[in-house]
Amino acid sequence: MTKSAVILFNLGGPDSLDAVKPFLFNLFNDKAIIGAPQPIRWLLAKYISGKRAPIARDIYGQLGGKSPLLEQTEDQAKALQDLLGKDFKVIVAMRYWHPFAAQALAEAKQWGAQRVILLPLYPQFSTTTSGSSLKQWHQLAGASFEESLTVCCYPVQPGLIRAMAENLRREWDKAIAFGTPRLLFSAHGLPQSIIDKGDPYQLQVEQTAKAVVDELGIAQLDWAICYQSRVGPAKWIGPSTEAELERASRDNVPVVVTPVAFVSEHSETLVELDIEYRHVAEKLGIPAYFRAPAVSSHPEFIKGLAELVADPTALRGKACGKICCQAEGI
Ligand SMILES: C=CC1=C(C)c2cc3[nH]c(cc4nc(cc5[nH]c(cc1n2)c(C)c5CCC(=O)O)C(CCC(=O)O)=C4C)c(C)c3C=C
Ligand SMILES: [Fe+2]
Ligand SMILES: [Fe+2]
Repeated sequence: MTKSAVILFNLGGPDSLDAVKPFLFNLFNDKAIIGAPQPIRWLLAKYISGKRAPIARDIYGQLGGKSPLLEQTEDQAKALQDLLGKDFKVIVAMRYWHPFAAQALAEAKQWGAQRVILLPLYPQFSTTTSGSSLKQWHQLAGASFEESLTVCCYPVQPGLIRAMAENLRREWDKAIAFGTPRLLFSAHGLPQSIIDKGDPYQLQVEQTAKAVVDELGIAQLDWAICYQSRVGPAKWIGPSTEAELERASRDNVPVVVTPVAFVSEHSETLVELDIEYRHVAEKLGIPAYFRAPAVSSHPEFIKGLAELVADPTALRGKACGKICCQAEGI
């Protein structure tokens, strides 16, 4: 049997408060995030990471001084490994903090992988996330393996959709006691300029939300998509999650917020959604605020990932109009 390494890509997060600034530097020094040529990008990254570090340290301080993202991703890796069995080895590769892709590559080689399956833990493709991780992997790995297959995106993968719908349904059932709830699909935002260059992320976020709504099958469901986590002064895609909370306040409806582009719990869910936006909702007098958990290691989601590993190209071009499938190196 062919030995296959499954590389799970994610963003990475600081493992201590001292790691916050270098983690942010790595993020802002990525050409996929700031397109300027070197050495301008390096200087910008130094400046922006220095300015952002105190804010980010405060965020990670509220999480006990580190990001839970790696632990969560390792749990997902273990659950997937258990489903796949001994002919597969699931390895985590983070983009901006340890374990980096170089370490994952060394592990895959040491295990004797003949084939690699590249599986970003981002259901929707963006050049800033999956695109950046895949590009770096190809630069590092070259032709190290006999075969390399990429799952570029899976915005409507049935296991993902079922897991999201199930998590949402539980919160919806609680919220209904406060009126007719509005579902808010809150996705990480992106600068408008990146979408204007053809990034399929926003389109795929819309596909995920629509598929979850269909799966829920609630008559006359009130739902909307919004975007959180804006960084910097440039124009980002909208509406913002704050703007949607203001609209819910005006309409006097309870809200159920769900992450739609994050598949694990971390600063953007545990601090931004659970603390900051909850506080905004309370101040605005919204009747009730519920938050559906991320899919994390939900068995349906992990089963969905295993299906993608079994047939990595099954969804190619179906959801993304081939934009991400044709991205460099895929
Ligand atoms: C300024 C540029 C950023 C872009 C573009 C961006 C896109 C993007 N990010 C995620 C997922 C995650 N981002 C996370 C943290 C995070 N993201 C940015 C900036 C951009 N992200 C920063 C500066 C940070 C650090 C935290 C902060 O300072 O607010 C995380 C969480 C990491 C953790 O907590 O461990 C995730 C996950 C997506 C999906 C995305 C575009 C599609
Ligand atoms: Fe794709
Ligand atoms: Fe981000």
